[in-house]
Amino acid sequence: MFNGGRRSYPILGGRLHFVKFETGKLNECLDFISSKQLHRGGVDSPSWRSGAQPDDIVIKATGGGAYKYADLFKERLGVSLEKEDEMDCLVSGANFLLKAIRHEAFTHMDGHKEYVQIDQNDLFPFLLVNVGSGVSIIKVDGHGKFQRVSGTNVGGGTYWGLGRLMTKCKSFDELLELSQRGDNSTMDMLVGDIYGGLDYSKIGLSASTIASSFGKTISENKELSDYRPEDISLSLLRMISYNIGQISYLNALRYGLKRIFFGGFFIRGHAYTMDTISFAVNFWSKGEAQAMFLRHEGFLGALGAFMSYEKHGLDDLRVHHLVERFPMGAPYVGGKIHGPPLGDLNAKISWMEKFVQKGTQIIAPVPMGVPATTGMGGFERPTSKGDILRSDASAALNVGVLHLVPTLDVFPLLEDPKTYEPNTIDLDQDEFKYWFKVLSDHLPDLVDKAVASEGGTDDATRRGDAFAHAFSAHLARLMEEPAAYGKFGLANLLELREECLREFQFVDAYISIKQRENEASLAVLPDLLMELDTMNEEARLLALIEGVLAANIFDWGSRACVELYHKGTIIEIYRMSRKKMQRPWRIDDFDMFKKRMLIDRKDQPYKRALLFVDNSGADVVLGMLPLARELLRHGTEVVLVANSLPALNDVTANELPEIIAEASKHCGILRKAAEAGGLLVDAMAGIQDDLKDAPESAPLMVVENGCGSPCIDFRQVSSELAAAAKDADLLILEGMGRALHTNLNARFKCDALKLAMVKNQRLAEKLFNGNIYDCICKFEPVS
Ligand SMILES: Nc1ncnc2c1ncn2[C@@H]1O[C@H](COP(=O)(O)OP(=O)(O)O)[C@@H](O)[C@H]1O
Ligand SMILES: CC(C)(COP(=O)(O)O)[C@@H](O)C(=O)NCCC(=O)O
Ligand SMILES: [Mn+2]
Repeated sequence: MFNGGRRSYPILGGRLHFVKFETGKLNECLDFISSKQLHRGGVDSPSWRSGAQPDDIVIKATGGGAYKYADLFKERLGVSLEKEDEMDCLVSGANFLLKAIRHEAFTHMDGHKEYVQIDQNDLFPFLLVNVGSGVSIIKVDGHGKFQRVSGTNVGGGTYWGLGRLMTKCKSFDELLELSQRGDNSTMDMLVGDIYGGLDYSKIGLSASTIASSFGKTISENKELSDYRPEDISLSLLRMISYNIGQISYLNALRYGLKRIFFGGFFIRGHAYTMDTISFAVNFWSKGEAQAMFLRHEGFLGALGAFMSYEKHGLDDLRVHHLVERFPMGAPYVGGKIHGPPLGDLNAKISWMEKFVQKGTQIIAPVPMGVPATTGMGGFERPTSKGDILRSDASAALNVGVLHLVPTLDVFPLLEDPKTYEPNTIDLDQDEFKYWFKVLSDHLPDLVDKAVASEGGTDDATRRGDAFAHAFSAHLARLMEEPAAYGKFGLANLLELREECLREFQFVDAYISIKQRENEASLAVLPDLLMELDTMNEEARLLALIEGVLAANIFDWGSRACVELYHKGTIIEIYRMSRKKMQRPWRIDDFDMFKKRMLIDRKDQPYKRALLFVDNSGADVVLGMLPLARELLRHGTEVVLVANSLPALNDVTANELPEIIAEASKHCGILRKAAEAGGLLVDAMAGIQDDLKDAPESAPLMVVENGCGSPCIDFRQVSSELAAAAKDADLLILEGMGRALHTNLNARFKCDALKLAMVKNQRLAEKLFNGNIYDCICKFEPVS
């Protein structure tokens, strides 16, 4: 996946797609598998192309269907189903999810979803409650260690069965939807009904507590048809959910367990169902136990069956190896096709066009859930309810495609990876609204650039429009439910935009802008270096830091900055930006940094510095390269860390060697260092070496970071970067994305310098009580 960098890794990972079909639509499922040749590794696999397919395809499966439909699979696809024990699969699927996915588990109370960070070392034991037709209650003690401790025959089947008989509903969703408009006090006997409207406070029961489900119907001389189906459905739902909640809690109590995870098709991501179960667990445990739900809850068994293959080594998979993406289209949910087949770009674009023509809003790639809340403060009637419960086919399937990337690692210099949170600001509803507008406003310009970068052809225009609709659909989806894709910060949002561009095959939207700015900056670099060399060490260090901050103004992601670019040439803007530099900066730790560099470490310079570079052009050429040169002068090894994949106008790791080679033509220090770092092998061939007798230089190296985003999440970086970090004792993070939006509060095991110009008024106010174009020079030495 990250082979856009200088070096390419053998890609041993893969992707997990999550697709769901109802049993009743099994034929569609078989068609789907067959059309994509999924049982043979997909239509793109070498064996399919060469026609050399094995006869005996074996696929792991679990559940009753693995027995019931084995013959059908053999007949239709030539596939033998290898049956795995259902309970084993359920547990190993849950263990895998809880171990390997960061934002898998969440609580759901009063319509509010909150992701729970699970400590890997403190996962077991827990209670797993699978609510299907009936209910299984399993105590899980470890991998492969579990026991079915209890269960109840009053489960999802009971709700659906009784509900169908009593309300004449034709579908489960209809029944559930009815419950949201119901009032259970017309059916249920409440404590208040018994005590003349009063609480039974002595034993802690409020007047609205259900004393007896359906109990009120005894004393009234009414027929079933006299009751509203809405009320019947709600009373039933509560009766069954509370019962499940209570039995689960009692079992948790029995084994001293605090965490209860609920799964099974009864829940299916419905907000209302989750609220009801959570309320019950909370009520019966008096807040001691917590009901939790899993984002991939419908796939526990399938994942468990997949895990039972021995050859893939998935046991060693960790959170940092998995990246979740939300591509447009793809989902075949509930037997209905929601979007084009996986990975088929043309079908995807046509699908988008169809929606645009119809004037219909595209349903975001991930079908929507219900933003409803029950508002349950007691066993009262819900106060706030979602007015729509989407059809079965678009039930909340809040999952994307899981990319398994074994080459990713946790950045070893993070002070505490467990408490590290990359995003500086929380994207709450208000904040999201702001960024929604910023990103929406920026979209037309981005599409223009993207289309132009692909030659402005009709095909590119078509892809550009599809990209715009896809990204808008994502934004709309997140606006409706900010937690839809897991815990989502600004960094994720900015990365989603880049991913979306890649999905529509825009390789590098800013390519020509980057090239133009690189050339213009390289042309003035010799003069800048000469000017710097006339200064004393102290003045030079200040000029270098000023230079980095000033050049960070070249940011094509900032609306304010882009407007500036119409007002002058690159060099004019750079000069203007430098001239405006006025200390003290909004955060100004320069003196501390200077002391560390020139006094404390005079005789013992930093051994290795990692410079996380940001934008192309002046930013890297006139800002970061001269700073790197200064460190090299002090004898420090310098590693320039750049993106693996393009994002806005950020420089990428595979663009850097050429830029360095060009800069080296005018600078002996850079040239020697780049040679020592193995960067100039090809680029400098044929150039006469006038530096043969110069002393050995510390090396200048380039490393890709494993990302394709304007921000960086240090929990998932390339293993190459993780290896380079082992000997580093100085980190320099540059730019708004890497040093402000993310990592402003990150703590590292070595000295860290964070440099950025704040190019957004709201962010300046929010973070620093400051103004747009303020500069940040934050130095955090380790003592
Ligand atoms: N669209 C649906 N149609 C039928 N039942 C549904 C639907 N959505 C959710 N359910 C609930 O899911 C239950 C079945 O869950 P499932 O996990 O498939 O159980 P099992 O494998 O034990 O039959 C049903 O009894 C019902 O409560
Ligand atoms: C995407 C960015 C973080 C890139 O900034 P950089 O890291 O290059 O300094 C930044 O351009 C940004 O936050 N832009 C959106 C805000 C705006 O238009 O004001
Ligand atoms: Mn940038």
